[in-house]
This record gives sequence, structure tokens and C-alpha cells, in this order.
Amino acid sequence: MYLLIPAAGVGKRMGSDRNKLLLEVRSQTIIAWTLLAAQAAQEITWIGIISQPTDWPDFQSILANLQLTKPVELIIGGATRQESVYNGLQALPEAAEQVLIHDGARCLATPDLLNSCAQAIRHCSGLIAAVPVKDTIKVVDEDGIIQSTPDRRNLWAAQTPQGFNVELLKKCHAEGVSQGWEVTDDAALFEKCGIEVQIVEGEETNLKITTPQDLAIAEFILSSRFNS
Ligand SMILES: Nc1ccn([C@@H]2O[C@H](COP(=O)(O)OP(=O)(O)OP(=O)(O)O)[C@@H](O)[C@H]2O)c(=O)n1
Ligand SMILES: C[C@](O)(CO)[C@H](O)COP(=O)(O)O
Repeated sequence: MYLLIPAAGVGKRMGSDRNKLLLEVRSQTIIAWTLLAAQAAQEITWIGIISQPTDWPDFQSILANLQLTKPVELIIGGATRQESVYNGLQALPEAAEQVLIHDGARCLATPDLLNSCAQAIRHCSGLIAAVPVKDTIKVVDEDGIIQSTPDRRNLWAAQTPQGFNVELLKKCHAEGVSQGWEVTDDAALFEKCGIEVQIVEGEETNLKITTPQDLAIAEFILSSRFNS
């Protein structure tokens, strides 16, 4: 299975002065943890890291240290995640019929989750890992006034990996460009094009490292995994 890793962000919400994926948790960079999970997932056979060329010297040195046994390519990232994935899709080898897209910032996803998404995408057009929402969610207007309370039984928090048929995803991205759609994940493009996306049960620990608090939580989760 082909895996694209969007890794071209800047980490504004982290407040870091460089790509947050180069920050360390338990003596490894965030991107290194993500790559180690991809390496351990036997279903993954090719990895494309979508990233800004200014980060390539750092990424190349991380790759040299990790000595992955799978082919890895660096692909030039865009100004948004959506643009980065678009670039990644153009850079996929021609043989790629399905693809998994997994945020570099979700460094706690397990190899099992990557494997199960890779297996499942062979039997549907689109899927995402997601977990049922635990909180009561409020829809709030600009004045801070609650407008509604959606039924929690229908709410799932989207994660990655997200898996797609490559030809369909390329078409949806092209439609997104021509219609000026701005979305935060690839499933949203499928939804806007009216194509079904399946949920695969994700992992509570598969958080996206977004703020400094997430670094502390990741440290805790990795410590409990590797100390036991
Ligand atoms: N132009 C971009 C922006 C984001 N990403 C990637 O998309 C994933 C999810 O994005 P997010 O967590 O929002 O990362 P940042 O954009 O770096 O963070 P922020 O929004 O706080 O600036 C990350 O792995 C990030 O590197 C990307 O490939 N290209
Ligand atoms: C794709 C994603 O990780 C699903 O939760 C997320 O949408 C990435 O973008 P975000 O803007 O950081 O939420």
C-alpha cells in the first residue's frame, strides 16, 4: 500500500519557530515516530513524505538515522494541507490504485491501525479512521450563543489514516480546486462530491500533535507503551 504523509506544515498552534514535526518526544522527532509506525506496518510498501524543501536537510538526516527498509520519496508540500495532498497525489507512482494518507503529526497511530486501514481500502472507495465523540458538542454563533446540540450518537472525530481510491481522490481534489473548496481533510472532498466514505474505528491515543499540551500527552503515551 502506498502511504502519503503530509508533513509540510509550520505548526502555528504549537508556537514553535520551525516545523513542529522536528520537535522531539522521548528522544525521537515526531516525524520519526510516524515513520517508525509506517515501517512496522507490513501492509505499507511505499512512503511519500510531503514536506517543504527547507526542511529536507533535517528530514534526510532523520531518514539516514532510521534506515527504513521501504522506498521513501520527498515530495514538495503546498501552502495548505489540501495543496500538500494534491501535490502528493501527482507524485504517486503510476501503479498506485489505492492510497493511505496519514498526517505526520499523528505520530501515535499504531502499525495495527495502518494495517487495518490498508486492508479495508481494498474493499471500498474511501475510508477514514475516527472515534466516537465523548463530549456533548454545542454549535455556537459568533456571539457565543448556543444554537443547537447535535445528537452525539451521530458524531465521530476524524483522524488519519484516511484511505482512498487514487483515481477518485485525484478527481475530487481537481473538483476542489475548480470550485475553490477549502477543507481540512480529504474525506470532506469525497463528501462534497457525493461519494461514500466508510468509518474505521480509530484509536483514542491517535491524537494529532497540535499544541504544547499534546507533546506532554504524547510523551506519557509513548512512555507507557515502551516501558511496559
Ligand atoms: N501546508 C501544509 C499544512 C499542514 N500539513 C500537514 O498536515 C498535517 C495536519 O496539519 P496541522 O496539524 O494543522 O499542522 P500544521 O499546519 O503544521 O499546524 P498549524 O495548523 O497549527 O499551523 C500535519 O502533519 C502537517 O505537517 C501539510 O502537509 N502542508
Ligand atoms: C486530517 C485531520 O487530521 C483529521 O482530524 C485534520 O483535519 C487535519 O487538519 P487540522 O486543521 O489540523 O484539523
